[in-house]
Amino acid sequence: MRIVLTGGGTGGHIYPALAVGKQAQQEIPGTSLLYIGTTRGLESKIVPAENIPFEAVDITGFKRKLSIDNIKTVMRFLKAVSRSKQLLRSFKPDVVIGTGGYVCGPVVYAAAKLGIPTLIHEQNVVPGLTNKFLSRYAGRVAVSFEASIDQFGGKHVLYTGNPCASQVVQADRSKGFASLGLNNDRKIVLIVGGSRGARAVNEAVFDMIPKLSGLPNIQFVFVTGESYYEQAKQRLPGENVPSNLKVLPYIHNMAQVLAASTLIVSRSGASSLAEITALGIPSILIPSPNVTNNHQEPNARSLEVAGAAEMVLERELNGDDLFRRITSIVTSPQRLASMKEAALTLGKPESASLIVTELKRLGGRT
Ligand SMILES: CC(=O)N[C@H]1[C@@H](OP(=O)(O)OP(=O)(O)OC[C@H]2O[C@@H](n3ccc(=O)[nH]c3=O)[C@H](O)[C@@H]2O)O[C@H](CO)[C@@H](O)[C@@H]1O
Repeated sequence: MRIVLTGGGTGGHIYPALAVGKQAQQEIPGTSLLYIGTTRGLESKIVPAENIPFEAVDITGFKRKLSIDNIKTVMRFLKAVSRSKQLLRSFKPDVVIGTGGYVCGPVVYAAAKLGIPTLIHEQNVVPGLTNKFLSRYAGRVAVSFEASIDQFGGKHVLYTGNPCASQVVQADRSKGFASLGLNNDRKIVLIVGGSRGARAVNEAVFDMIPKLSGLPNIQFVFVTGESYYEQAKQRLPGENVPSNLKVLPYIHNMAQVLAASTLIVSRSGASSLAEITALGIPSILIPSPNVTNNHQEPNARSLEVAGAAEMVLERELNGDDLFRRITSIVTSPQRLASMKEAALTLGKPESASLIVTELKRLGGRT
């Protein structure tokens, strides 16, 4: 089967596409993939590193306010549609899957106009602008939360969960420990501000660093985000880094590291939540207030209500409170166990397979 994957900007749109691609390669021998993204998005780095052929179209997002830039964006969209049609005619996919982010717009639209079967995947409780637009043209809409079904009018919508869930449950936790240079018996508290890092989360971590030596048996792994790493190194000269803290710019083997983690402090991007629930990791979630329609808060709320997570709003976040919350969870086996159980009930590890089954159906393989 020949599959075009498209989606991008942030990891939250890219990793679901890659998870579906990998699942298709496992289930359908001889599957060929082509990823279409932009050169500006994280996909231009992440996808080639996975050895998947990558082509780029030039496109930017629409501004929500009326603006002259939007006229330029329309022109760029039309150009990108014609470039997408060229790429699709030459690759001849059986099916195209879009996982959100504005690059999906021209690619999925072009595919629909060429009569190629299409599926879009929505990761968040509240759908993104591009997916809302594309739902009129796509053959199927796969959603990650049951609560989103009605937002797409119901009829060609399928509740699949987020395919990132399927990748992490196959991960080898001992490789996660080994990659961090740690023994398997360590309790890891992983702190990560989404795929690009988060300034506010980082600040709270800087504030609590002097207290970390109070939990000598806990290993803290602090992922700053690539763009904040240099600054973090300046603020944390070697002698100020406690021995139970590792500071990293980005984690490339996240599935393995997650599988090794006891507790995670995280933004509430949709893919992260799918991974956390599939593995049953207790979490402290700090929704980003800088996203469209504040969509990370409903994402986080869905875990909080189930008892799988504590939610801290960014405006209430500080180092003291964060440290107190981490300590109270990580030192209580009962609390860890009940949060784990609650998280697992929300996980959908079969997600990638459900989507591949649908792709086969759309591509006429079943
Ligand atoms: C700021 C922003 O616009 N965030 C959005 C973005 O999330 P963003 O890309 O930040 O976050 P997600 O949580 O959805 O996905 C992050 C992905 O990156 C991976 N990862 C992260 C850090 C790291 O060091 N290594 C690594 O591999 C995670 O395991 C996960 O698979 O898309 C999501 C899906 O539409 C949305 O829900 C988020 O609101």
